[in-house]
Amino acid sequence: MDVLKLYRETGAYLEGHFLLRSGLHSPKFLQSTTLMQHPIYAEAIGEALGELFDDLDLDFVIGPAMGGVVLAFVTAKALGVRALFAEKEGEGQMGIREGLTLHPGERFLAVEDVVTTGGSVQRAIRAAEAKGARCVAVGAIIDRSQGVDFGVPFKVLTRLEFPTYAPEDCPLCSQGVPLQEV
Ligand SMILES: O=P(O)(O)OC[C@H]1O[C@H](OP(=O)(O)OP(=O)(O)O)[C@H](O)[C@@H]1O
Ligand SMILES: O=C(O)c1cc(=O)[nH]c(=O)[nH]1
Ligand SMILES: [Mg+2]
Repeated sequence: MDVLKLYRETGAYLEGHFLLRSGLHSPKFLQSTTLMQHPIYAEAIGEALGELFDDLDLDFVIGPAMGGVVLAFVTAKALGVRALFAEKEGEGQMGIREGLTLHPGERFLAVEDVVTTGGSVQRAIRAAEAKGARCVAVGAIIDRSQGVDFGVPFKVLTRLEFPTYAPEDCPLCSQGVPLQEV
């Protein structure tokens, strides 16, 4: 599956000067919400991601909101397991809302639309592990990180080398290009 083509064709591949979740800056941004609003593409992505993990004995898939909600759903549907999500809960934390059931000892796959530092998916993993479940693998549509280690297998549909800059070293800031918060 040519994932980048899908981002491009749906208008989800953005170029400019962006503030990322981690505080880093980048000239590239993949707006997964724009792509995932198309159920036919979302479902195809869930099936492709699910295939990478169909040898695991999973109880559920979880993703960090918002980007991970639809992705967890379509991947879980492809794998025939439950779909959960973790929500932002104040600075640097995520939690699992009342009503989403999760039992100690359950095995889960954590999914993320785009991994830059891996911080967001890591927070979702911690939220589920705090309730006694165990992360056995991590999956993503796009890995644009410099390399992250989750301590479990990490499989993705596409790896991309996109530049990221600390704000103080950002050439786009030096050129006066307006920073976009997306
Ligand atoms: O690997 P990281 O450095 O954590 O960055 C990637 C995260 O940033 C985006 O989420 P964001 O919270 O910005 O938006 P969302 O609520 O639409 O998911 C994206 O969906 C990833 O979750
Ligand atoms: O690092 C991020 O925040 C990020 C990068 C990206 O390409 N897309 C996205 O949704 N978030
Ligand atoms: Mg997100």
